[in-house]
Amino acid sequence: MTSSAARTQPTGTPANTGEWRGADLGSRTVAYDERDAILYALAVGARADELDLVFEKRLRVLPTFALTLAQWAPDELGARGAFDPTTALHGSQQLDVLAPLPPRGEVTMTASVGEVWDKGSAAVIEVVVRSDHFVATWSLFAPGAGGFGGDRGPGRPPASDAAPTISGPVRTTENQAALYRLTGDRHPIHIDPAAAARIHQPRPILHGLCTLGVAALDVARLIGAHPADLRSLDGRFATAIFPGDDAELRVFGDGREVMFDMVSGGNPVIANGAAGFHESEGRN
Ligand SMILES: C/C=C/C(=O)SCCNC(=O)CCNC(=O)[C@H](O)C(C)(C)COP(=O)(O)OP(=O)(O)OC[C@H]1O[C@@H](n2cnc3c(N)ncnc32)[C@H](O)[C@@H]1OP(=O)(O)O
Repeated sequence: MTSSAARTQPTGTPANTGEWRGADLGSRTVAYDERDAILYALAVGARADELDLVFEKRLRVLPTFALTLAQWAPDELGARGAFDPTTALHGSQQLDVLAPLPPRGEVTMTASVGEVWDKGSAAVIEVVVRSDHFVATWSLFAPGAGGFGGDRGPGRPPASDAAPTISGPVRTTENQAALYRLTGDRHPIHIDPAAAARIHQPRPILHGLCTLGVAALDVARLIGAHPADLRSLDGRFATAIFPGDDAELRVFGDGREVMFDMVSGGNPVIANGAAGFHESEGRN
């Protein structure tokens, strides 16, 4: 994967986190090929027998791969000093798919800061990335960056107490974060025990986007949709999960628009999940 930037230089460092609202993060063109898309699919749990996810001659690119192409945007905001990248956590993620990603190509994206919510002891900062293929919104939870007198924003939506329509086990692997980081997110909390300790975790944690990618793939498997037919995805990272942990994925609803959550060791890992799929174009 290669990228070229057309950066917008910041016009000065905002005095508080709230003043980052609406900031332009510039644009970037990222080129990728089949190898990048296959590595991503393997890193979120695609099997060797799912040929249209892992074999270049039949490849359909997982739509969540877009999130690796757009990772530069939250990284850029951290590099500009809006939050402390050593303590911030990925709070939630949305993805709206506008067009399928080809097996290889270039995607040009623009990014900006969306809402910035003041949670008192923390700030929640949105980063919105737009392209012809997708719109992706990061929600970053930044401890210590709140208290600037801003709006608190929406509260946490209630968890459903309904019984799932269908559920199934999720098996992460010990090597999953080590593999996933090769798709582009090299944040040390996912590999370095010392960096994990700085965010009060006993060992490196799985990337939120890896967990969400695993969930999207497994929701598709559970409801019989093709994972490459994903058209919308949303989820809140409620508790960290460690590589190798097992979890349960619970799906609520019928058809191609469902709600879901993921639970591990009695803790919510992904809460308030939602996924929508197109009617399947079928396997290649
Ligand atoms: C660079 C890192 C990349 C990664 O991939 S990190 C790995 C993936 N992410 C995680 O593992 C994070 C897991 N989640 C957590 O650890 C916790 O969960 C949080 C630290 C994010 C928050 O927990 P707590 O500090 O106990 O805060 P609270 O009391 O739950 O919430 C305080 C306010 O913040 C809002 N909030 C909490 N989580 C989120 C979120 N995920 N997205 C948006 N807002 C959030 C709530 O609603 C509430 O606000 P209201 O009082 O107004 O209701």
